[in-house]
Amino acid sequence: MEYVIQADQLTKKFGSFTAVNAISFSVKKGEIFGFLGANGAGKTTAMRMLTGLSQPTAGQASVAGYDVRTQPEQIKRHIGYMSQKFSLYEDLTVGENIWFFGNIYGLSRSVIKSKTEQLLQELQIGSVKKQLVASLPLGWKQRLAFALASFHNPEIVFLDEPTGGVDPITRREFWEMIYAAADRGTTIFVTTHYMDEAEYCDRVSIMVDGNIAALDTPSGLKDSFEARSMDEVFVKLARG
Ligand SMILES: Nc1ncnc2c1ncn2[C@@H]1O[C@H](COP(=O)(O)OP(=O)(O)OP(=O)(O)O)[C@@H](O)[C@H]1O
Repeated sequence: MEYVIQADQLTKKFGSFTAVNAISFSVKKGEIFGFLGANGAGKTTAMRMLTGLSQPTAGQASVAGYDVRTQPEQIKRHIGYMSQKFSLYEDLTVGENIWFFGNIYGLSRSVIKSKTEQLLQELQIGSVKKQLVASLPLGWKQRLAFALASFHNPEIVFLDEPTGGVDPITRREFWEMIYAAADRGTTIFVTTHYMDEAEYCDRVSIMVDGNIAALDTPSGLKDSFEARSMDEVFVKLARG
């Protein structure tokens, strides 16, 4: 079994407050791993450590084979990251955003050009290439942000609440892109508040107050909590 994320007793304290409390888990290559928890449970803090943006206080983790403590720069080159406030430039056109990201990732002009055409075709947004990103519907922006987080073919893509504020059908369209990426072997690590999305994951971990309180497949979790839906699992866990 090839694990692309391994966390061992990973911990983050802010002063005397423990935001992430010695969490341990592994994620397999090509897996869609859901990282759930109520507001303030510690998801973003854990994700920032895994993406090399923040140093752990204790414990360790490896991501794409690199150590989060000593090799954060290598990690950043091997992952994609889509944050809650995704990183598109609203005042640039779709085409300009694609060029901008291609340059950041250090891709050559010819590679950017061919990948741009491919991306516009896949997303079916060729008609808006010259439009400002600000003018696009939110669902389109989210799909573009995901495509750009994956533009350099990273091994793992981290998504922090990628589908906030859109309806279930638009979320479903976004998830079609996630499935396609996972089919190509990309590992997906995704935080979400939406329980329909939790059902789409291969495995789900649920954080409560800095701890991983449960981790299993959606059906395994429903069985062990005698719940009919992930919503019910979540409520039972959050209530303790
Ligand atoms: N830089 C910081 N300094 C002090 N406390 C922090 C800092 N960053 C986060 N925290 C605290 O750590 C806890 C976990 O925050 P975190 O943002 O990781 O939660 P979350 O699960 O991602 O929540 P959300 O769903 O709201 O994004 C919160 O109580 C938060 O106030």
